[in-house]
Amino acid sequence: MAPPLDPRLVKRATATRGFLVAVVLTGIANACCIIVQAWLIAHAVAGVFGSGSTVFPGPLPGFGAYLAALAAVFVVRAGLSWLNPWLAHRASASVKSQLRADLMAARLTNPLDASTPSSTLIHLATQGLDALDGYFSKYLPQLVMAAFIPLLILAVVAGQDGESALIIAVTLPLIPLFMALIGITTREQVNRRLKYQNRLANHFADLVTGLPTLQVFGRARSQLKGLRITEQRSRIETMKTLRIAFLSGGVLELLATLSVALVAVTVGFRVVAGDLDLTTALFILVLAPEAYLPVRLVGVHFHDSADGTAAADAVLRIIEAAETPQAQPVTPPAPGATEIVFDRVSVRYPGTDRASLDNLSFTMRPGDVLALVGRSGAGKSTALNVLMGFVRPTSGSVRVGDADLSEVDLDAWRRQIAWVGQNPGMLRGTIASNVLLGYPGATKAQIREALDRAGGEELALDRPIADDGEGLSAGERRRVALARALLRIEFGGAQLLVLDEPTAGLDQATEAQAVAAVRAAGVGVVVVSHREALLRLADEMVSVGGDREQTAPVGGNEGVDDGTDA
Ligand SMILES: Nc1ncnc2c1ncn2[C@@H]1O[C@H](COP(=O)(O)OP(=O)(O)OP(=O)(O)O)[C@@H](O)[C@H]1O
Repeated sequence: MAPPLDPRLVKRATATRGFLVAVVLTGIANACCIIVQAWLIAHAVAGVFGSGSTVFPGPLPGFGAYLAALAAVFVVRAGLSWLNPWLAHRASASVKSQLRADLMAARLTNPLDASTPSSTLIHLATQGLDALDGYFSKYLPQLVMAAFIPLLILAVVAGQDGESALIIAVTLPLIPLFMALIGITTREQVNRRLKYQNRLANHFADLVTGLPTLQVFGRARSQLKGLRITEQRSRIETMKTLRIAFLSGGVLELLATLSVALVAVTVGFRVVAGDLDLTTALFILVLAPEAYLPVRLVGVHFHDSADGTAAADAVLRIIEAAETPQAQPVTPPAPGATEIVFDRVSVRYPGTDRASLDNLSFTMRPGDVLALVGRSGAGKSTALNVLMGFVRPTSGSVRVGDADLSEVDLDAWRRQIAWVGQNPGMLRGTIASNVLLGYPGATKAQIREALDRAGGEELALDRPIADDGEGLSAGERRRVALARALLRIEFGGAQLLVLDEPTAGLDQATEAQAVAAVRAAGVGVVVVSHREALLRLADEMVSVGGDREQTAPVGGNEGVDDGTDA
């Protein structure tokens, strides 16, 4: 079972520490208020019945004075009840934003990590972490109060009546014991529920992405059945969790009620027998339930927080997995002035039993245009991902100058690279804002010029782009991505252009423009393409997968003179 307070959360989310100190202080203040409140109630009631007091003996003030003091205690308790959630929500907001930032940073270091699907990541970063609100605003403050209030009350009761203190001391630990037993069952159930919720999110995301395909093949409606099954499974697991929550709440409530009844019955008999005065008995009777309440509420709020802690646990695992300790990252050499050597590089993706890239070796001289060719699935894109440090070779090595790529500061290495991927990523905004990603300081004129060079003269800068590039054709996306890369080379200081099928889907005239722009970029280029126009630029061709027969250009431009110098 996970500890009530995850040490990784305290270590990583600094806001947690200040919050814990504040919660401890308010917890102690609350405990003092409860004791004073019980003392005032006991004296006020006993005063009405004219009983003498052995609790804090002294002259009894009037009933009105007790009421005024009680009102003051209520005001202080109300203030504390307001302060706690206020502090909790501030801490929770800060912890969530820190975890989200760390999660994104973890994904950025390894954007191709297939172990966490993007829809799971989205669920964790949004609703998943939002569930931490319950943890911070309810569970954690209650946990701290449960640690202080019962002990303080026990000490005060022990000072008044040893017998009652003994009953409380024996019965009180039963509640955390039962809670621990319930917690073990709940933790497994909550993780199972999170798993099914993630599965539902992934299923839904897949369906939405593949909807046009499913529609064309007439399979859209039949998918509803699968979705219904996943949704039903998620609902069943949610109901199971709720059932455990209600049942465990009932068990703890019963235990606390029986314990208080035990104290009340013994105290009552002793008052009747004259062994205990009324004020002391009332004082103990008012205090006893308050000793059990905080511990019992921990059990209740545990269920409110369980979803949040399960999500935080999943997020922390992803963050920690991405933190591969790199002793002292070496400053990478400038790719424009150094050789890049692939030495028998092989890659086997986790969970697969065959190499996706097998024994690739080549040496690229600075400033060269190197083309990677080979059949589909031979591992060309994988080789580019290795070059950019997104994928680590399973065997073999990549050397950049005197350094091994695995030892260099990858952020610094990537800052020197401009990239056009096979499916270039686009963000919601405009064409201009997407080109600007290449060099955020570029002016409108510079963006326009880069787009024109990339063959996108007709693309208006202020044309809106929806989520994930919706609204742009595949060819338009590639031209926007190429313009972005050109801007990065010209103004951002990138010295290596990495291209993965940048001209696929372009007509001959537009392709010729894009090819001319690549040639004019004046930096080293590593290109994956099946298109003759681009391959003609190459100083060297490297066959990936060893299948030379398939390396001949297969695009729509075979034999076509695209107007570029070979
Ligand atoms: N994240 C991944 N996990 C598991 N296997 C993968 C992953 N990415 C790629 N592969 C597999 O690795 C092999 C090489 O893929 P890669 O994309 O590098 O090929 P490619 O030569 O670029 O193909 P294409 O010309 O069709 O784009 C393929 O069989 C692919 O299915």
